[in-house]
Amino acid sequence: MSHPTLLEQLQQDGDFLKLTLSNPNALEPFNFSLPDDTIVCIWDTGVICFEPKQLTHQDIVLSCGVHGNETAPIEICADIVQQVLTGQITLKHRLLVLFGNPPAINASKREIEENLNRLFSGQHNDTAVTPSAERERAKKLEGYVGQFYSSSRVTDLVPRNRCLYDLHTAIRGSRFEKFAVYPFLHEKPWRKAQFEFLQACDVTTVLLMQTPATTFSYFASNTHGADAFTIELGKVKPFGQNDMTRFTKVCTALRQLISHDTVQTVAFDEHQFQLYQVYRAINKQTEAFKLHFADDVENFTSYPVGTLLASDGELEYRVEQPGEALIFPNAKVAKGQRAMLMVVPTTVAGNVV
Ligand SMILES: O=C(O)CCC(=O)N[C@@H](CCC(=O)O)C(=O)O
Ligand SMILES: [Zn+2]
Repeated sequence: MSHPTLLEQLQQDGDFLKLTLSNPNALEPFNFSLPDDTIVCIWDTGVICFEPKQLTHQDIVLSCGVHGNETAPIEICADIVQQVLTGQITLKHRLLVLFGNPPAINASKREIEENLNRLFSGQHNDTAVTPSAERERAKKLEGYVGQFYSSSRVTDLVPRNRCLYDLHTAIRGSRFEKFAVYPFLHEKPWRKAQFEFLQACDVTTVLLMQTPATTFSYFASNTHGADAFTIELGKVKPFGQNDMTRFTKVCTALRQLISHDTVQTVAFDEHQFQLYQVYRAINKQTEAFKLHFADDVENFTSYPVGTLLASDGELEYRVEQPGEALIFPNAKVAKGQRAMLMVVPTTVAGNVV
């Protein structure tokens, strides 16, 4: 017991978020057991791993706070961790919960030095770039996910199901309040069971990516073969201002996921979903990059062909396709980074198992 007071406090109140935010830069690892013999391992600040006593076949990662001001997912994960620690939820599966960027959560900012969600799949190693707290954290988070997926007990059941749900909220409102980004699968089929789980989470709008990315969800999918998603649950709000009733379905589905053999779902029917693919990514090239629509224009808004959407010095970006819709517009990103995606409706076209 290297941290009796921290340990005692955590055992008493189950408030792992409080422990994380009062030690935002690091936390010495420590372990303890719950009354049902689940082993709880704190690996670092914002990193808590649960190993149930019984044999398991699922390795579940829930992450939040990769962007520090996206508070609803942080509250959802903090509640789940607290309920596990206080015995209100009994786990069926192995679980790793990650609070991505604690200093940014404390600062109520998306990022401190740079966007953590652009630094995965080794992007943090770029030696041409000045080191940052986010680069260090991305490297550690990659390590923790790898350690989690590779450390199931030899006696545990195989094959294992690996998943990672990286929970976010978006800067803007959205025509479809909740939506998911399904990382590029390199031509492998999409998974019906995952669409069914998303629907149980109240998420029926899915953006099917067609290229690799440096996001956390693509890293888990591509490096570890996990069913991984970025899930946008609504619009960014400060702590205390989230209408938690908007998250009832996702909270129920996540609780079922970790504590039951199966989640209550309905059979996949593509017609129940709004599926999109990327038509083009618009990257910010100069500091002159400017959006030509208002801040309250929602994600998935479409304009007539020819409408001026953005300019970047001399360059103009206009709507090229009927039905082209904008998503994640942000003029404040660093130069070279994605400032907006233009998406078009698509189908899974039978490539689903
Ligand atoms: O609302 C916005 O502009 C950004 C919301 C957000 O953080 N989205 C993620 C999506 C990640 C992905 O493409 O999988 C991000 O931009 O990192
Ligand atoms: Zn985010």
